Amino acid sequence: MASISLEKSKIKFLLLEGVHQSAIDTLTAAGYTNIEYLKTSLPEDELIAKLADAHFVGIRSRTQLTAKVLASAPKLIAVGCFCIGTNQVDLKAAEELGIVVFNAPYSNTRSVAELVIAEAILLLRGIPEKNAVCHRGGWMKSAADSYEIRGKTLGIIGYGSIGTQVSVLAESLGMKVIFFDVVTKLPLGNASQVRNLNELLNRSDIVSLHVPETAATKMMIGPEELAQMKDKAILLNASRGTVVDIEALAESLKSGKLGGTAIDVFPVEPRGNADEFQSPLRGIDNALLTPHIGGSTQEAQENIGLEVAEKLVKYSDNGTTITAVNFPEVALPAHSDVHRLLHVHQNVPGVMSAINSVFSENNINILGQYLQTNDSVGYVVVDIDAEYSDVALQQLKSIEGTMRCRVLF
Ligand SMILES: NC(=O)c1ccc[n+]([C@@H]2O[C@H](COP(=O)([O-])OP(=O)(O)OC[C@H]3O[C@@H](n4cnc5c(N)ncnc54)[C@H](O)[C@@H]3O)[C@@H](O)[C@H]2O)c1
Ligand SMILES: O=C(O)[C@H](O)COP(=O)(O)O
Repeated sequence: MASISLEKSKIKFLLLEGVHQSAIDTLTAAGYTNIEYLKTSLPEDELIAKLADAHFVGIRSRTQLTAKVLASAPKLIAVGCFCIGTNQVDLKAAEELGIVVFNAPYSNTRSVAELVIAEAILLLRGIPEKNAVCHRGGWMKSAADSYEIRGKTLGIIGYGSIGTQVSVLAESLGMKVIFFDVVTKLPLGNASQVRNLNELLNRSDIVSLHVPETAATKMMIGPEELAQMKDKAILLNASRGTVVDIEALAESLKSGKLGGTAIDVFPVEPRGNADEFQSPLRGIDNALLTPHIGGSTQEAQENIGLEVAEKLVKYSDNGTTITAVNFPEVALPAHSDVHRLLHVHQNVPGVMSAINSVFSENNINILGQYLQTNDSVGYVVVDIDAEYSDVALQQLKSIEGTMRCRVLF
């Protein structure tokens, strides 16, 4: 019988944006040695060239996997986002091409929460400005506009994994916490949910954004929302750069309406550390600017490397798609002594019956079958005896509606 399960050494992983060494260690420990590792993201043309023979790609928030890029990657079966956000991937296009996308939804949340709390303390004391003045040889010893964090109201927009951790840490420091979320959420501690964004903006001394990038969050904080904030309030954004109108924010700081800001994410970010960072916030002393490092701690990056690499290994080794963000989720047992066929198809009438006909017409006994679908994609996994997998694979591949089909043994 022909050998049709791809050898591990031939399965290529392209890892971009300097993902942690733990990812490489996890892949190599699982037998995957064909790894190309780059420290930066790539412009579209170079990315397309590198993806030509890649089966897996690992990225962080910078690499743009557009529909065009994904369509130019004929062998790609899965994307690992070594971060939380998946807005940099065209998830629908990936789904329609049968490409599974994974991320690390929790590993860096504590790191972001700690940074946000630190920024709130520094800004309430005017530290970024005082620090800048000292560096220029000045001396700004004064208690004017300097406050403790205790007793102040923190308004959290987006009460998810990060927002809730910020909430707990803030309360432990004596802050009052209110939050706004499109979903009704169980408040932790003494936090309370407000009915609308304006109420949160009107009542908060510090506003912190923790929403994903979506159509609804784009420019969520613009001139009108900034005007709704208390005079001298502070705005923190460690979510996505598209959420805040950065020009309007610069104006609010220059006019003295806002007391300060800490921004970690920007509408346009440099591709790598060698590129120039440009922003209307440059040169404004009470704007604490960080280069998208909310989740960039050793702890977070090591855990993310392990978590996402494990998900890619599981998908490659046995087909499991649990926690995929764009794909039907199937948890699969080990498949020793059998050949496992993985079939990704358009979820349209007739495909499943065509698949089952392959087995009945060839008199192939099904030893295990697992199926999960969503609106547009069906993912069926079939375990059979080794001797039949060659013929079954060829016939499954020719069924109309087939997107991807492979065998594991
Ligand atoms: N700066 C960094 O390095 C860094 C690190 C990690 C995550 N992030 C960003 O932070 C975001 C939040 O992360 P998370 O893990 O807390 O996500 P999450 O999905 O757990 O929480 C997001 C919350 O926002 C709410 N939400 C969605 N749309 C909303 C809207 N229009 N108005 C109000 N609330 C809305 C959701 O209901 C949810 O409760 C990520 O999507 C990512 O973009 C940035
Ligand atoms: O989505 C995330 O987890 C953060 O934005 C971190 O992205 P990064 O891995 O590019 O630092």
